[in-house]
Amino acid sequence: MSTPFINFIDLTEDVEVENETPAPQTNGFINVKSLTPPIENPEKNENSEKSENSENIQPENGTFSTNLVVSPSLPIKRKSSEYEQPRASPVLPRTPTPKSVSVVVPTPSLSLDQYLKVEPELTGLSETFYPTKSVQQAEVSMRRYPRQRTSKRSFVPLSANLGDRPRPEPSNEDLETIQRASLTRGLARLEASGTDIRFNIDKENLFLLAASNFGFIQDYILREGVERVPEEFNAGCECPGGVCDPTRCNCLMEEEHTDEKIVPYQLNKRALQPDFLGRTSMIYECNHRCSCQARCWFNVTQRGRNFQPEIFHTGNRGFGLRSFDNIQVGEFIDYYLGEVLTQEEANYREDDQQVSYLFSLDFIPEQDSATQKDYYVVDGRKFGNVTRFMNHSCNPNCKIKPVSIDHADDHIYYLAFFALRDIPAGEELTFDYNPGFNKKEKKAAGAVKCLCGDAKCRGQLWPNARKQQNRSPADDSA
Ligand SMILES: C[S@@+](CC[C@H](N)C(=O)[O-])C[C@H]1O[C@@H](n2cnc3c(N)ncnc32)[C@H](O)[C@@H]1O
Repeated sequence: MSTPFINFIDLTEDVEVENETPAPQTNGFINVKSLTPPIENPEKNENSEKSENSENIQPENGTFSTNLVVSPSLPIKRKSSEYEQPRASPVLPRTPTPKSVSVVVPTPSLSLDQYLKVEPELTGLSETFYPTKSVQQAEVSMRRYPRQRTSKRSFVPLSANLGDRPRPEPSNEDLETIQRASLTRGLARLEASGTDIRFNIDKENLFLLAASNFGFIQDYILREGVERVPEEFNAGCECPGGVCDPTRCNCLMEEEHTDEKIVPYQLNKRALQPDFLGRTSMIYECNHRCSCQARCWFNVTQRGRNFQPEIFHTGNRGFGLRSFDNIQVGEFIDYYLGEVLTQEEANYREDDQQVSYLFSLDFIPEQDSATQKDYYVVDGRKFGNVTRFMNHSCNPNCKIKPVSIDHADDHIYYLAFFALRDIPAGEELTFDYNPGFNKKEKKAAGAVKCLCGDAKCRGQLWPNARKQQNRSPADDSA
């Protein structure tokens, strides 16, 4: 409902109005007029005040000059003389008809009065009865939202009364048709995006199962609670001439005890330095804020992979990844992509996953234990790229390395795979899921059995999933 406007007209100018009792208007504008004659001389005017409320007052020529316009709901603006006590008036000649008039302030009608006293309307969305914001904020702070959203629909009872009618179960043929349609759509999207990925689908039904619930992505998907460092905190180098100088580029880290720059890549080879493969350091690449931009030879992973990948079925370890081309030692394979989650959400998802696709982003350069606990996790189960199909081997041919592009962001960086040795076309690409494995460790109860088949196989993939590694002694004694 709109608030009625109240016009307060300026009183300094005389305005001619019709000779009729001013009435409140009902179109939302309320003009209530107090009429006094034009002041010809002070005496005359005084006379007019004395005749206030006189019923005999008639306009002479049908027009009055308005000196005052007031609102019924606002304090009436009167001349100070109007508040004076009536004085004993001398007898005045009645001709000509005096031009004085009384102040006419019409009382608003009952209906208008109600209209003016409008209470704020209460609706079903009123914060008084449904405090949405506070409830939602509380739920988010209690981390309830993600759980509720991911609840299994099939476990939620139907509220509709279906009577005794049995719910039709989809047949295997129906499911296969749905999966096939989904896979066909997914592959068509991939093809349209110009991908070079090949699928060796000899176990078509299994592949349908895996691929129908998976989407290929080009970059991380950040989920609730995950934030990048704001753009303004990131910086680039200012190497002159468009190509970085490895002795001076600001993007490169320095060795701990010397001023020497750590150069991760071989010049013009798009491959890691052989000695860098054995290091645990983060790789810092140039980025779009650097003066060198795309031509820089430090931008290796950002230019993408250099071979044609194939997803195939391994037989005993689900799907795996291999290459149609030979790969050289140090060559970039691809990033491990997926949804980036908070640890809490990752723990929750891990309970739900039999096969793990979770990867912690816990390579924090500064060894501050407080910061180390505060890391994100990448989940490649539903969204990812070809590396999501890479299996574990106790004698792997690839290695994962952290790559930083936004240097100010210690928490969101890329996990990049590089070839540990020359890999001939067709050989499965693998990496060690648990590189920190201590050979003296006993096989953990519940550990996933390793089927890599290597002569030096350790017998297990990882102790028992990612969460186990984060357990405190207190958890174990509980
Ligand atoms: C990141 S996925 C790899 C792709 C997976 N094979 C698929 O079909 O989607 C990791 C899972 O693959 C299986 N896996 C990988 N390497 C394995 C190995 N050496 N032995 C047994 N299972 C393995 C495990 O089930 C593990 O949880």
